[in-house]
Amino acid sequence: MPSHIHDVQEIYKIATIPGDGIGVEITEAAVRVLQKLASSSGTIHFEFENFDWSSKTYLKKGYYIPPDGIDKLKNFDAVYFGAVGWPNVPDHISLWGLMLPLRNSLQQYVNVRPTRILRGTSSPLRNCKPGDLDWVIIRENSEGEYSGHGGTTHAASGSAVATEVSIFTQVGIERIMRFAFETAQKRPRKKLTMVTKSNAQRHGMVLWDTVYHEVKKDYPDVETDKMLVDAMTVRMTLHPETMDTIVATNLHADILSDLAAALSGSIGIAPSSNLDPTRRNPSMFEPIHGSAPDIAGKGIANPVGAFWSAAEMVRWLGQEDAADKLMECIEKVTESGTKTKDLGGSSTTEQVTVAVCNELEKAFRN
Ligand SMILES: NC(=O)c1ccc[n+]([C@@H]2O[C@H](COP(=O)([O-])OP(=O)(O)OC[C@H]3O[C@@H](n4cnc5c(N)ncnc54)[C@H](O)[C@@H]3O)[C@@H](O)[C@H]2O)c1
Ligand SMILES: O=C(O)[C@H](O)[C@@H](O)C(=O)O
Ligand SMILES: [K+]
Ligand SMILES: [Mn+2]
Repeated sequence: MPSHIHDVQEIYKIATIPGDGIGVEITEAAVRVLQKLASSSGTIHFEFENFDWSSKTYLKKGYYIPPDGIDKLKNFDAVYFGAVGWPNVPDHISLWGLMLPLRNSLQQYVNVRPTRILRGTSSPLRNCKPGDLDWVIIRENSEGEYSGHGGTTHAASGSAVATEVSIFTQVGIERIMRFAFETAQKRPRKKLTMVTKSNAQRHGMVLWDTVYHEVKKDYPDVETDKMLVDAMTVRMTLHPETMDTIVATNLHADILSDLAAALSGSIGIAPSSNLDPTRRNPSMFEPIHGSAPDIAGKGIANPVGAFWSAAEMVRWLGQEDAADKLMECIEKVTESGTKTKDLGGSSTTEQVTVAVCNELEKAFRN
């Protein structure tokens, strides 16, 4: 038996849902990297099962998720997701047909979105050095502006009326707040910035502020501050080094995390973890970007956000060392200049994938 094959192998069952557009390309790349991570480690084994739920299958069958789909996913240790959305299906149909039901039915009420400037890459901000931007955005992932309550009436009259009701609950706010404080506590700077819009939105956002002030008392070692979301965009751009962990509502954090990714180099690098912290349901890992119809099929999508998401999945599964090794390999590759166009390079998705696989082989040798 080769020396790197160990007796004990941890087996993880992973459901993959590539979805649409570049979601398919980066999921395929991520699976290859995870397979290489497993074979190089000798101690980890992934069993993948692919689910072809996509806009293509929706147009054929009339649904994204089959009736027994969610129950099937519950048998997996984790879900790996690509992206959903294609120009021939309205975006609210695809989002509410696939991604949001997954996050909701699997009780993934936290979305963790770290970002930083990887080695060999740079921020579009003139004065932002690597290390100046190293954030984790904690996105509330179950309620708020994504509650799905509302409706449209009077459309036929030519005076349509539509409501989109944001719902904020004390339970929902408290659990995301505690997760954010605990995240901040585990990071070296122990610093949390809480974002709302409680000047204009005087009910739900004020409840956020109230719960934050209460929960804060339990974490005296965490340094805190509080921002209105509009001013937050200014601070992120002009003073990135003053922040560490950030907590915000579903919609605010969706927007701020795209900005954060762009400020750290590209939307193509940023990962996300949709977590059920109770671990009663599998958590789901995906890059923050969408299906990018403008570049789909060209083989130029940046797979780094997908690889980083894979590393976060491996970490969530308890394989810290393997996750660290994968991150180190990703950064060795960006450092070497093997980068896609969005990061100023000229490499393809395939070239970056092969480069990370080669680094993985080296990382576990010895
Ligand atoms: N979680 C998800 O599945 C998710 C997230 C965001 C958007 N969407 C959906 O995706 C579709 C397209 O949305 P959009 O255009 O607003 O956002 P997008 O993230 O797909 O693309 C925005 C821009 O970033 C670029 N980009 C994104 N990922 C990249 C990568 N890995 N490498 C290089 N460039 C990359 C795209 O080419 C595009 O110019 C819509 O249907 C939307 O609803 C889905
Ligand atoms: O809000 C959305 O549209 C989705 O959550 C998506 O943008 C994401 O960031 O995953
Ligand atoms: K995605
Ligand atoms: Mn988004």
